[in-house]
Amino acid sequence: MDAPVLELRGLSVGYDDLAVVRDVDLTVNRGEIVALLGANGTGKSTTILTAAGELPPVGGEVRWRGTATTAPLHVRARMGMCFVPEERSVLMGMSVRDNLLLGSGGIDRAVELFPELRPLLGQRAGLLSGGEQQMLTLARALASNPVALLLDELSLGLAPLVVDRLFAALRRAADHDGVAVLLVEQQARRAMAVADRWYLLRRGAVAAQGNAADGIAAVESLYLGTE
Ligand SMILES: Nc1ncnc2c1ncn2[C@@H]1O[C@H](COP(=O)(O)OP(=O)(O)OP(=O)(O)O)[C@@H](O)[C@H]1O
Repeated sequence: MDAPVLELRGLSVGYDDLAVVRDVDLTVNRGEIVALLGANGTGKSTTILTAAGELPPVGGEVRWRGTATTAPLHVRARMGMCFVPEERSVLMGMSVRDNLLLGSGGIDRAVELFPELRPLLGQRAGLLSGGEQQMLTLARALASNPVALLLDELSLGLAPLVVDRLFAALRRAADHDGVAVLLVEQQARRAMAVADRWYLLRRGAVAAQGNAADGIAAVESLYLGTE
């Protein structure tokens, strides 16, 4: 069997001397959507930022297609790892068209993935709704044909229908193009509806993991600490 596209092995990360992520093991395979769940402040963003090359681990390693890597974010991007951070990443002063041209995939593929963007191509990105901005972000990311897509809270503040639309595009990318997706999400129910497997972080460590068939109840009791 092929090595996982992305693997975190015994990963620990800290700010100053404080370890906030401890000994995390996680894999994402080709064509798989993996959700990283957990309440506020449990270390989800710290974990995905380290996976993306934005933060250095204090212990353990990040492995990319079978080999340990310490490459910075922009080098990982060239290797096919596409990271979408929690803060909006469209350039607000530029048109939708120019935002798409900044990606390596061009406009046609992006509009094929999200036809909703076609009438908005001339519009300034800053004038789009939050959902349209995230659509633009995801269209630009997917059009670049990533090997892996790492997404930090893509759904934050968006209406349920928009989240469904974005997640359906992720599912399609995983199923049709074999993209490996790591999805950091606070909304466990929605994330689990699209993911193949999930990990739940609590106080920086993996408290539980499972697959789509496990059902939301198991995760909810873990969130609440009633397991
Ligand atoms: N730059 C930083 N410097 C110091 N501490 C930080 C920094 N960023 C995050 N932390 C701390 O690390 C811990 C984990 O934060 P992180 O943002 O990774 O959690 P999270 O699960 O993504 O939370 P949220 O869902 O609220 O975004 C928190 O206690 C947070 O206060």
